[in-house]
Amino acid sequence: MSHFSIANAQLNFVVGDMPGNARKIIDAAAQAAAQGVQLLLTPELGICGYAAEDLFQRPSFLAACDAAVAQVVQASTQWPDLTIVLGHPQAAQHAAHGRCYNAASVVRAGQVLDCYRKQLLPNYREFDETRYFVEGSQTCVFDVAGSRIGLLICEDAWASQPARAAKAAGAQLLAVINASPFQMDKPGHREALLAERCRETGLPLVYAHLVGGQDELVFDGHSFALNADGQVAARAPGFDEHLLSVQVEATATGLQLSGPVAAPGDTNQQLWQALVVAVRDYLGKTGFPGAVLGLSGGIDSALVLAIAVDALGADKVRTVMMPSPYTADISWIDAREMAERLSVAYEEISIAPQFEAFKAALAHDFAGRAEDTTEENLQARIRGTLLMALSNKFGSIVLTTGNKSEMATGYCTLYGDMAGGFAVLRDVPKTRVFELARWRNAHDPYGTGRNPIPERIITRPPSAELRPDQKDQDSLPPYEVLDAIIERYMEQDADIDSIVAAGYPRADVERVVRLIRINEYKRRQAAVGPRLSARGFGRDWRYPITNGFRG
Ligand SMILES: Nc1ncnc2c1ncn2[C@@H]1O[C@H](COP(=O)(O)OP(=O)(O)OC[C@H]2O[C@@H]([n+]3cccc(C(=O)O)c3)[C@H](O)[C@@H]2O)[C@@H](O)[C@H]1O
Ligand SMILES: Nc1ncnc2c1ncn2[C@@H]1O[C@H](COP(=O)(O)OP(=O)(O)OP(=O)(O)O)[C@@H](O)[C@H]1O
Ligand SMILES: NC(=O)CC[C@H](N)C(=O)O
Repeated sequence: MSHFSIANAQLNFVVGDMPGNARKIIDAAAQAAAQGVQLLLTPELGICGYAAEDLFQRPSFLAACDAAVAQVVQASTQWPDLTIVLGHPQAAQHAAHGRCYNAASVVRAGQVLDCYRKQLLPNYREFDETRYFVEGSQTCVFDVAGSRIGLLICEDAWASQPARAAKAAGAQLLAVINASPFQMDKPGHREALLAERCRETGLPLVYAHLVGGQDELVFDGHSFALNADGQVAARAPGFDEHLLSVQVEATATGLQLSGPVAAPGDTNQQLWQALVVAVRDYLGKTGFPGAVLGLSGGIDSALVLAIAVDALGADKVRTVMMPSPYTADISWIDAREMAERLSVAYEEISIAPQFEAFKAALAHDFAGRAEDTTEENLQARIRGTLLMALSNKFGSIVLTTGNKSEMATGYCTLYGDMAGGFAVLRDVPKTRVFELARWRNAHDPYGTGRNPIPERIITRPPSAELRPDQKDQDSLPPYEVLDAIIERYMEQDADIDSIVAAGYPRADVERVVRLIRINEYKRRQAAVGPRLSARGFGRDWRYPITNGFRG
């Protein structure tokens, strides 16, 4: 016997667009009501979007959030049988430093029936919640169609106590609203962790999640429902808006959930989708009409181009090949071939005249000095200047192509190849760049065609082509070694001795750790880009530039 049904609204909000976000929730409510649903769950802080940062400290921002909540409460009079849970900030009178509550209101038929305040505030890694919020202390259990629903907000469900308290207060089902940023393999980890809550409490659980890109954060969706034994009862697809319908039946042993179960996709598919959503939402939400990038015939710009086309469509992406005297013929051939395969605009602008002009201007000062990285960087800066000019004239954003291995070691030129607005591969190590290129050639997740990347771009040795016969591996350890050291030092906080003990040459480890330390200043000046790993060089990496620590 079907008892009642829940709609889990996986929505993509715009931070700070309270009227638009309220409208999205109202539209989802209309759709849920039309399907005869009794309970609609929407994501954490949906009214303002997640990671509103210091906006939370502005009284006028909180007032605008209150007005948007009132908009939803008013609209709810249309569907008197539908209970809506919506997340929003709520002013906390007398709280120090302008902090507020991270709250969720339970709304039905024009009334706010209850208001829950998040009890556990994450303040690690990318989270800053104690900067903005005051902890709540009360359990919230409300009634839907005669069943008792215990409400929790995201981090609350990562520990045992709040769920246990909800059960003790009579909850028969846990409803968790969330904003849990994506990182590699997190969707599976999240389900496993929430399944523990089910087994601990003996209760089924519905997990309503956010989707979309917000600056460096990506939210993957993958909302789900679990039965009391922790088994998946329903799952939404990832990386897109979706209304997941969950049926609730009363049985002798408690409430039993069921619904459609979407496959979550493998690691590379999830990473690809996360990169695509990050690019699409950064441009879409900040209002850029398209993107421009330097196409070198190398693997990094090739991968960024394939991501950009999947995210924006070929007609929104423009490529420029800017050969110098050191550019190999195969670089031209492969760049042209790739642009043709993807049907994107492609042009060639030689940088030889500008390079000669800069060298002539500096000839007097540089007399008697050998050519070195100065001249290499000049080429990168000429390209950066040309791309930024195209951006200024046509409004497209410049996508930078540097990967995580380069961001770690400073193997990139300030105001050169670092010039641009969104650093797509900023958290993708070079070894993963190769893996994703091969994965994308074999798969076509957005219907833009298989094999976008010519094979030779993947197989030739990477080179910055800034001097004759240059290869990346002349100045860096092999990428497998480099990336493993970066991951251990940077993502896992391992020290030099333990990385050496794990089998890496001491000289390489010391060199890479030193490069990571001395290049902090470059990362502070780099464009923002999506976080995909356990730790990216962004909100979750706050190292001093002036730093005497050598450990
Ligand atoms: N602590 C600090 N705080 C603030 N600024 C600091 C600084 N230390 C140096 N600087 C400044 O930074 C300058 C050095 O930085 P920068 O001008 O970027 O140049 P730099 O790091 O010396 O050279 C760029 C390196 O990246 C390689 N590269 C470039 C382009 C593309 C690729 C690729 O394969 O993708 C590789 C290139 O081969 C070279 O090894 C110094 O001259 C100084 O002005
Ligand atoms: N000849 C070129 N024409 C257009 N853009 C270029 C050219 N050379 C370099 N760039 C731009 O500068 C970025 C850094 O290029 P570089 O060749 O120095 O190193 P890379 O990290 O190996 O990148 P890639 O694998 O894309 O070549 C490129 O990804 C590209 O956007
Ligand atoms: N918004 C939150 O409370 C998120 C914290 C949680 N641990 C997560 O990453 O899912």
